[in-house]
Amino acid sequence: MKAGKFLICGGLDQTGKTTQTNHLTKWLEKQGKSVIHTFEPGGTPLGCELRSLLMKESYSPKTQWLLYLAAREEHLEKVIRPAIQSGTWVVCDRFFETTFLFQGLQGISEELLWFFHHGLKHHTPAPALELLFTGRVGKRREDEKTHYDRFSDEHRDAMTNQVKRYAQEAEKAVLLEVSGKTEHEVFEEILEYVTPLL
Ligand SMILES: Nc1ncnc2c1ncn2[C@@H]1O[C@H](COP(=O)(O)OP(=O)(O)O)[C@@H](O)[C@H]1O
Ligand SMILES: Cc1cn([C@H]2C[C@H](O)[C@@H](COP(=O)(O)OP(=O)(O)O)O2)c(=O)[nH]c1=O
Repeated sequence: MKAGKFLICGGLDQTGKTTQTNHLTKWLEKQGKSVIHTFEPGGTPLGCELRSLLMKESYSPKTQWLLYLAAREEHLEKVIRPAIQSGTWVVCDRFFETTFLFQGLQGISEELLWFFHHGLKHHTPAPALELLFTGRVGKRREDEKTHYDRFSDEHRDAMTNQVKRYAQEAEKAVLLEVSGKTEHEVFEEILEYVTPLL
């Protein structure tokens, strides 16, 4: 049986990742693919529990990192790897690039981040494509004010630099600047990368 493909959409908050992963999933289904749309942290019962803990409590950067890793391990083991092996395509909203961005900016050394990432790699299917969304779509969300300074302009600049650094290191990564583009325009751009993978 032909293996499925692993497609990741990551990058900054509020760039339309959820919107576009929904479009991409439907489009792949129309092309006759078996496909699952999943997300991190989450995608499994444990992942969802960890997500709700992480969203409501404030843990140290290292604790957060380890919880994201635990969620990922479970996700890989229970969902991603079996799906790919059985010929299903996986569209995943956020993956390791988000750890590199967020936990990297919270002071976890890149050496450590890559080391553990490679440690999980023995059962991580190689991504066929990692789309890294930069810029911003839509208006600021009401709840932005309640998140530390993750939505400040300086923070977004730091994140953008970090995404670019990641793009240089990740083999299948592509930067996708979304500012000023409609949903449709962004999706058309995504299809330019995905269509050759069919
Ligand atoms: N290209 C776009 N232009 C304007 N608004 C958009 C665009 N793409 C998505 N949106 C809207 O912006 C908001 C954030 O999109 P979302 O997909 O949730 O982003 P993310 O998952 O990256 O945080 C949503 O209200 C969505 O409808
Ligand atoms: C997967 C992952 C997520 N996160 C954070 C990034 C986001 O703030 C949060 C997920 O929130 P989510 O609601 O999925 O993102 P968005 O705001 O784009 O809709 O988890 C990490 O810090 N490290 C990780 O490894």
